[in-house]
Amino acid sequence: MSQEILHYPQPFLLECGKTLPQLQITYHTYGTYNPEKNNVIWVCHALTANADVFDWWKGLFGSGCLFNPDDYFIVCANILGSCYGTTGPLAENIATGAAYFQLFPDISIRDMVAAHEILRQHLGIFKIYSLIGGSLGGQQALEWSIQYPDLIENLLIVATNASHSPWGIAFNEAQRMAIRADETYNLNVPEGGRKGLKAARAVALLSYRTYHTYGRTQCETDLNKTDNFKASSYQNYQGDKLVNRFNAYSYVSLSKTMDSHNVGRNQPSIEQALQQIKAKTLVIGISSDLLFPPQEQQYLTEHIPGAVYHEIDSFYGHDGFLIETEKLTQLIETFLAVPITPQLKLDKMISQIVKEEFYFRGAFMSLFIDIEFLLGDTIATILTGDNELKLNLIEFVNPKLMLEPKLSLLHKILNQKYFDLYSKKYKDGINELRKFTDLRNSFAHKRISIDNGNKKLNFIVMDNGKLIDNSFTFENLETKFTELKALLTLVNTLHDEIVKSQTDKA
Ligand SMILES: CC(=O)SCCNC(=O)CCNC(=O)[C@H](O)C(C)(C)COP(=O)(O)OP(=O)(O)OC[C@H]1O[C@@H](n2cnc3c(N)ncnc32)[C@H](O)[C@@H]1OP(=O)(O)O
Ligand SMILES: N[C@@H](CCO)C(=O)O
Repeated sequence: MSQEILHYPQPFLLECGKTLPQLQITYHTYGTYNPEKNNVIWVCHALTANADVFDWWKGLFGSGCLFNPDDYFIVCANILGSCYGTTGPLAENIATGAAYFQLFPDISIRDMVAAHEILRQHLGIFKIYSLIGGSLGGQQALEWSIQYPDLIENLLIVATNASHSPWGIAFNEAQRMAIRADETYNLNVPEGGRKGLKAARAVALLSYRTYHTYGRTQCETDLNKTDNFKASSYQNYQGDKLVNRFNAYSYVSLSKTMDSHNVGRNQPSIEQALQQIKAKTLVIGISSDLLFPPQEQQYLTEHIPGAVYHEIDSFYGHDGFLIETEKLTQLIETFLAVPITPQLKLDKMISQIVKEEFYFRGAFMSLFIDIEFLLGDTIATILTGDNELKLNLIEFVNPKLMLEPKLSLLHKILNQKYFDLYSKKYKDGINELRKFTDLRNSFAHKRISIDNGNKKLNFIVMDNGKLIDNSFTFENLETKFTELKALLTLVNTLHDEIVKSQTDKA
């Protein structure tokens, strides 16, 4: 690991029109480039973290973890406006010779991305294999992927959104009100606003955790207690903990960048901004997130071409994105193992790519998305022989992406009965499928090998004991179609069973 500081001695123009006369960026790197220089993982951190991702995202980052320094060159930069070594409100304002404090100009997520860009160029990085960020980190990752669509191969975003919600802004404003109510904030000294910051963190905690998290960790056993509750002590403790490592001026500045985050700013629309993303995208929501609720990530998934959505069933609320590292590892590892190019996802109905390996696990919704991957590739393989047509159905799950032509192609491939079953489910069913999220993680996965003599395909297929429990060997095209149809029937049967069990439960 190495911590470095990049001094950028030139004026840095901010989105607000003001300029910082120079910039300092503190960053950490771990590991080294591989010879092809295609192993870069770039981490965008959230509100109060720092560049030492191995410290705050343990379990996902570190030796022996998915993102480890033996395999990857990992970069994480402290964000603009923060207080861990990158230019922020406590930096010297050359005009006054003192720190900026409240005079620090308004910054934005786009300014943070511009600072990341300066560092990227300094490091000579031409391709980011995976760009990852949660919360405010995800907001940066999204903006970066929109502005530089060819730079990023995989975009991994967790508990984030396309534009900050009124609810989120209101939470932030309540926190800033607490800070401004502390008169010492106006003293413009490094310790200014500490009491306000403490209260702000306590408010923020309410949006990072849930009723149930407090219920489990702060529950009282003494029936006769009337004061000095654990929950009160917890709020105070957490407030102090932040005050001891952060400052009120950075906090206000960064919380405002979250408020103004909107990928649609100066774009035709939010949707069109998201459609510019070319990276293969994994969007992860946290089921109990009150601050960035899963519907915000579902919205992202609907508008980022080919994006795949998974929801982590977590008890921890928004901060689950920092805590659920085992589940994140599983989802990300699985996702990265599926070699789909952005080109394919975006607009290629006829794919030139035949993939070798697919992994399936996770939510019921993902089952269907993943089955699409399976079928897409299976069909592509089937048609690789005499017929040069290669069809991939990955985009099939996204009705916006040329569904009709795909349906018509599929129609030619499958007989009427299966076509009807299939098309109905995907024409009408995407949102419906999303209701079954509570079935996530109820499926194990299983490896399946398909060998048609010319090509061997290995799959790991969802397996709840019903779906698929044997290996196929395809002798010829006809057998393949038979098996494919059988698979569709199984998928449909499973779907119906789950719908029924949901209806029974309701
Ligand atoms: C320089 C640096 O410090 S690096 C920056 C570190 N932080 C970040 O990067 C931001 C991202 N990380 C986080 O936000 C957090 O660390 C999280 C979300 C991952 C975990 O949050 P935590 O606060 O560790 O967990 P949790 O909410 O369970 O609180 C546990 C803490 O509260 C204390 N606590 C729990 N109940 C009470 C109570 N009733 N009264 C007082 N203290 C309590 C625990 O003793 C524990 O203290 P510790 O942090 O000193 O070990
Ligand atoms: N706990 C995180 C939450 C912000 O999303 C932080 O302090 O950075």
